[in-house]
Amino acid sequence: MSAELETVAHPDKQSLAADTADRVLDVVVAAQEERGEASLVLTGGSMGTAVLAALAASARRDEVDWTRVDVWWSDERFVAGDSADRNCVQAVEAVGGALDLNPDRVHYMGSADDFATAEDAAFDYRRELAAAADAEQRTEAFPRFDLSLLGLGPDGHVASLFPGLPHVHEQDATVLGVRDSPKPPPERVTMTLPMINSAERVWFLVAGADKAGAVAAVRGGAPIERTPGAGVRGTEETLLLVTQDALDG
Ligand SMILES: O=C(O)[C@H](O)[C@@H](O)[C@H](O)[C@H](O)COP(=O)(O)O
Repeated sequence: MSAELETVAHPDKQSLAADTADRVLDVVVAAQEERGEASLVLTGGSMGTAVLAALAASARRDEVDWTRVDVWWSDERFVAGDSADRNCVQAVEAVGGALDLNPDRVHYMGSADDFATAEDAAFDYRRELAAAADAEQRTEAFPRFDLSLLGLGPDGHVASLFPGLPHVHEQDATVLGVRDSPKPPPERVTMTLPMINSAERVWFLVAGADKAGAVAAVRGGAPIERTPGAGVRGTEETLLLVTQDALDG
């Protein structure tokens, strides 16, 4: 099952971040009402971070039992664990301790402190995802994800799946190491499209006129080797949450 792409435009970054934070809260509250748990996949980038900051500042944040939320990442830069380049370090800073997350349920991708190569860190995350899927008695190596937030690069990259690199075609492994990212740092760890697309909802967060080409390519269904973001679909919902200038150019 895969959901058609729907576009929602906002006048500016602030309203995009605030509206997305509200939507995230709606999803998490509904998931917890249904089964007591929720699971989010986070992304890096300025919009992903802005949404986390808006969540942390939201007057509604206590509607959620954050101790019962699993947090994963769709990609990570393979650098030192405390590097400000890490998506998770930026996320922790944006949240600033405002959400009472259970450390056992925050699933960081491995860093260069823990693993010799990005491939080793990818292998470890694959194992962690598979163990979570197993514990949930899922039939595949995909745990349940209520929502995955994703950025979109001006080149059409999504997570660390870059145009012209082979990772976008991976069908078997859920997570891969990347050694030659065109955007620094070169070494990264990334979920693959089958893993990303197993989420019930996938929301792109895209702001700025420099993203208009990538947004048009995603909306127009460009080939994934040129625009990896065009291969992304949630099973129930795929939203392109954008600023108006990212639509207009
Ligand atoms: O790992 C990275 O290099 C970034 O995290 C990158 O993938 C980012 O998510 C997108 O480029 C969107 O970024 P913005 O939201 O800042 O435009």
